[in-house]
This record gives sequence, structure tokens and C-alpha cells, in this order.
Amino acid sequence: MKPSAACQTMRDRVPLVHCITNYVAMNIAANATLAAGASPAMLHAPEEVADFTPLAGVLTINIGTLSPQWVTGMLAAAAAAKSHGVPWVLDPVAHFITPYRANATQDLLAHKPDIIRGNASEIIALSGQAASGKGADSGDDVAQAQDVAIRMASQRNCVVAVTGPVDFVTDGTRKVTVHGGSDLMPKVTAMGCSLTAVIGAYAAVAPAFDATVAALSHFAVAGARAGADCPGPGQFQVRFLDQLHALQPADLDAARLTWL
Ligand SMILES: Nc1ncnc2c1ncn2[C@@H]1O[C@H](COP(=O)(O)OP(=O)(O)OP(=O)(O)O)[C@@H](O)[C@H]1O
Ligand SMILES: Cc1ncsc1CCO
Ligand SMILES: [Mg+2]
Repeated sequence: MKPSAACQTMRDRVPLVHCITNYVAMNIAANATLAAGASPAMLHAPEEVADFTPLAGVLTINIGTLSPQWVTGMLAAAAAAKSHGVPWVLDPVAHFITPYRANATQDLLAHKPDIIRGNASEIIALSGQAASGKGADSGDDVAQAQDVAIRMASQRNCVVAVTGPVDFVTDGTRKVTVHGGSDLMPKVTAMGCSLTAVIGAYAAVAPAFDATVAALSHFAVAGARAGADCPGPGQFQVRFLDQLHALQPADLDAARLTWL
């Protein structure tokens, strides 16, 4: 499915996206998901997630600000997604910086996410290799993570997206880079977390690989437009939301994709 068709379908259906994300991103990612064209719901209580996830079109889990209650909720939601055929997306924010995060990530991976999205350091570290990320920020190049991503996608039978100045998406067989965006994007917090929620919005209506490429294209085109003549991160955040919303489905095909 072409990115434009995925976008049209997503906007026609306005899928319900169950997001479990971090305190930093909760508002930002909800607004990005709404602007892109879907309907986010941010809930994480262990007491209710298993009842809610099956009602959603997709589940996204981001481990940015963990605590035991949240981990319990995440695991219950991932299990519910799996048993009800709801696709789910994992964003393993800085999973390698403490043993607590690393263990939570391994427990989540056991529930077999359909899509894993991270920056280069996060994807490299998932394979057990040393990564030079600083907290939530990447210290590695996307190109260095490509081989790891391809192997991971094959072994885990999922789609892996590595994001940065140029993004890379693979399902182990297909490989594509997505160009675009703005160098102001890493200067605004939770852009990656927001992207994970928007990948979810697309994955509710399209196959995982096509959905991921479409969501990355949506961010690449909206980011480039928002970044043009933009004075700084503050204006960028507002302009980016407007561009996520203003962009028309056919505009997504303007993202430069390079098939490898
Ligand atoms: N230098 C850059 N130029 C263009 N686009 C960029 C650049 N850096 C990041 N992006 C874009 O920003 C978005 C978020 O990707 P990034 O890899 O920065 O996520 P992240 O590190 O997980 O972010 P966070 O954890 O802060 O939410 C993606 O759409 C990516 O393409
Ligand atoms: C800054 C930050 N710290 C934990 S989560 C988060 C949002 C970006 O990943
Ligand atoms: Mg991140």
C-alpha cells in the first residue's frame, strides 16, 4: 500500500490508538496522533488495560518513564494485544541505560511486537552490541544500525524502524530509507515518541511495513515543511503539528524513499 493510500485510509477510519507512553510525551504524542488523523487514548493502569486494548485498533508502548505499576500495565496490555490480534508497536526508549529498563524491555519483547521503532543507539543496543547513546538521545548513526535492524527483523519476525537524520525501515527482506524532516526535530522532545504513536495509527489500518513507511513519510514531509524558515524549536513544535494536520494524503508520496 502506498503511503498516500495508507494516509487516506487512516483518516477515513480515524483508528483508536491505545498509547502507553511516558510523562514527557503523553500530551505531545496525543496531539501529534490527533493532528495526523487518528484518535489516541493514553491509559496505562494494570486494572483496566486488558479490557481496553482489545477495543483499540492498535497498541503502542513507550518505556520512557518507567515505574513498577506502569511495567505491569504494559505487560498486561501487550499480552491482551497478542491474544486479541491487535497489532502492537514497541519504542524501547534508552532501554540500555539501566538494568531495570533492560529487563522490562526483554519482558515486553517476549510478547512479540509487530513493529519496533527506536533511534540508532536503541536498535544497536537491542542486539547486545555496545551503543553510545546519551539517555534518550542517540549517539550512533542510522547507517551503523542497518545490519542489526535487518537481522532483528528476521529473527523476531517484525518490522524494525531506525530513525534519525535519514530513517531506515526493514522487515528483514525489504529495506528502505526515508529522507526528509528537519534538523530541529531532535531539538524538540518526544518527537520519536510521537512518531511511535503515529506509526500505531497507520498500523491499525495497513500492514506493518507499509504502515511504518507511511508514518515516517508523514513525519518527513511535515517536518521539512515545518522546518522551512523556522526560527527555532519552540515555533517548530507548533508548526509541525499544523503540518501533520495540513498535509494531504497525496503529499506523502513526496517523501524521498530509497529502496536498498
Ligand atoms: N537531524 C535530523 N534531520 C531530519 N529529521 C530528523 C533528524 N533527527 C531526527 N529526525 C526525525 O525526528 C523523528 C524522531 O526521530 P529520533 O530518532 O530523533 O527519535 P528519538 O531519538 O526516539 O526521539 P525522542 O526519544 O526524543 O522522542 C523522526 O521522524 C526522524 O526522522
Ligand atoms: C526526555 C525523556 N526522558 C525520558 S522519556 C523522554 C522523552 C523522549 O524520549
Ligand atoms: Mg526515543
